[in-house]
Amino acid sequence: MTETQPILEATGIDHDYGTVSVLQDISLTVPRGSVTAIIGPNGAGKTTLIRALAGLHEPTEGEITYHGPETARQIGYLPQHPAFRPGFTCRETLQFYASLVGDDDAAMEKLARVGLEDAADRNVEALSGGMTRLLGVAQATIGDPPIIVLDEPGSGLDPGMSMHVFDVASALADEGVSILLTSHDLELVERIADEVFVLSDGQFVQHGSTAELRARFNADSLWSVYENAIEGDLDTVRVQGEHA
Ligand SMILES: Nc1ncnc2c1ncn2[C@@H]1O[C@H](COP(=O)(O)OP(=O)(O)OP(=O)(O)O)[C@@H](O)[C@H]1O
Repeated sequence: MTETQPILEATGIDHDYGTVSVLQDISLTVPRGSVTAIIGPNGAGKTTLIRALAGLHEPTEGEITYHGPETARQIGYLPQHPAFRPGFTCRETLQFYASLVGDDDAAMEKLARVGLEDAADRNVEALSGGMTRLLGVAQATIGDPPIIVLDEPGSGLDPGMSMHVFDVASALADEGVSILLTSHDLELVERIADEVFVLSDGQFVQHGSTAELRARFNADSLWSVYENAIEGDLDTVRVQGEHA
């Protein structure tokens, strides 16, 4: 392991669901202490890809290599639809996750970081959708993993909390954590991402820093880059494989 080596490296990733190929020949590296974002239309394959990168399913082909330190928890993960076991409070839920990695005192600090300290004693089934996502973000940071993977961290959050969660991700990157996220909020991605990958129909069609991408397309925003990079109709979900 060297400091210049990326913390995570994926090479030649394919993923098939049955006979349907949804990722084709994806390669990417996740640098240390920075924010890497994957953007792309609905159904492009973002969740499939980051679940593979987070080690939650095996890709059909390709290799994923972790070059980070041997810690109790290597990768924290916020799923697209976080859900928690009913009957426990937010504090108890995080205490449970913290106990798994021997970080027993972390719960309240992690709750406070996402702005949920006032809900510490509320049962998880009594949380709003946005609060559940915030608890999911807090859960992903338990154990201080060197990589945190966030699938649509701002989805369902009000504009202020959405910006707050992105700023938390950015602050974690400043502290040396590698953040990998997907999002449809291109303004917030532009605000914090160091590297952006544009995924379309299971393939990367563009990649670079936001400044490089804007310069490449002579564009004044990431939205304008996105419009140019995604070929075809932006009003229709492109369904990979057979239409069902
Ligand atoms: N378990 C599954 N079985 C079969 N097909 C699946 C499964 N999960 C996802 N797909 C298909 O794989 C493709 C990519 O889905 P995925 O959820 O990775 O896209 P996404 O880019 O994350 O979309 P969104 O932005 O809407 O969340 C879609 O065509 C989807 O229908």
